[in-house]
Amino acid sequence: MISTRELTKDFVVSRTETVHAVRGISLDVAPGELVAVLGPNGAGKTTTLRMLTTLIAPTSGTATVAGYDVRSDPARVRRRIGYVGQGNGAGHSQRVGDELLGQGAIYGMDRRAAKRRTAELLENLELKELAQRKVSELSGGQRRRLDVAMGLVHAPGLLFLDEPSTGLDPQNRANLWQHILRMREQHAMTIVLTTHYLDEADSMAERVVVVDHGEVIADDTAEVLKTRLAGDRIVLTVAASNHSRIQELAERLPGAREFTSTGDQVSVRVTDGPGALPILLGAAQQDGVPVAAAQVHRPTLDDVFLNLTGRSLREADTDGKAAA
Ligand SMILES: Nc1ncnc2c1ncn2[C@@H]1O[C@H](COP(=O)(O)OP(=O)(O)OP(=O)(O)O)[C@@H](O)[C@H]1O
Repeated sequence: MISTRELTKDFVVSRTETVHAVRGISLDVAPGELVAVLGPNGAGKTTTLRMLTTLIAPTSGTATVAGYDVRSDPARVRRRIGYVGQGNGAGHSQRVGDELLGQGAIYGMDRRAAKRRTAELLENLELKELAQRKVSELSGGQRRRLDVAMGLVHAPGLLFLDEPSTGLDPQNRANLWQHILRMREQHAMTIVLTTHYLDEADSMAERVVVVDHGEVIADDTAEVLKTRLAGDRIVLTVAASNHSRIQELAERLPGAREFTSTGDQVSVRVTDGPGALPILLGAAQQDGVPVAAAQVHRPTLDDVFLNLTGRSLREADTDGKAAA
């Protein structure tokens, strides 16, 4: 569905400054996949999406989207994709239903087909009751659902969503996701989205592409990324006087690293937490070291990013700037 090779985008800001926003992204997305592109502010996610949706031209490299080259066949690409950007696409004074019909007309749909599709989207995205409302009167969550509906009017096989749930409260986020996933099931859509929400990428996407400084630094399922690049954390509650002994025992575990000790807790990261815990507890018992409590924590995608870059995704903020 998508195939890019060494895609780059430079923004020439001034005579002395060029922003290397995307630095050679090669990516393949198969039909039906749901891929989340994750990365800190300024990593190049939006720029990549804007190239794939033909809104801006790549500086170099190639990209085929829905069967057509973004550079030589942008109109054909656009007809086959839906794009929901970060800003609101809908006009403020228009009514919700009219806005969707108008969008259908833009895509060259005849009035009957546009009406049918509008009715279906209003129903599916829980906008039916709001069809006569002005766009400016909608709440944030309703507005975002309208944005998604706008991207789906022409029934694209491939949908790009740029931070679909940013700014929504947890309930509206969950609600929007429910709608997106249902639409995807009904229409066998391929979805590529960018998000800041690690939990969202973790639970919704079948594949996570981590981007940093304009490059792909990891690409796999969330589970594989977490197991391969982060590992589990074992936390034991042990008297402070025994921390160094526990550390010695923990260091023998496969993949043991990142030993920390605070208060009455010691923690160590290992490759396989559930497998390593009984070994560690057995060793502690043999040494006569009492353990009051034990936990195994699965890693998060933030742990994956931290392991790859040494920075936390929550704090990382890059700007990709470099001298021309
Ligand atoms: N039109 C532009 N002119 C100059 N620089 C730009 C332009 N658009 C983006 N950039 C820069 O390119 C880099 C990548 O930006 P981009 O918006 O793609 O990042 P992002 O990963 O989507 O970030 P965010 O998560 O904040 O949306 C940033 O340094 C940004 O400032």
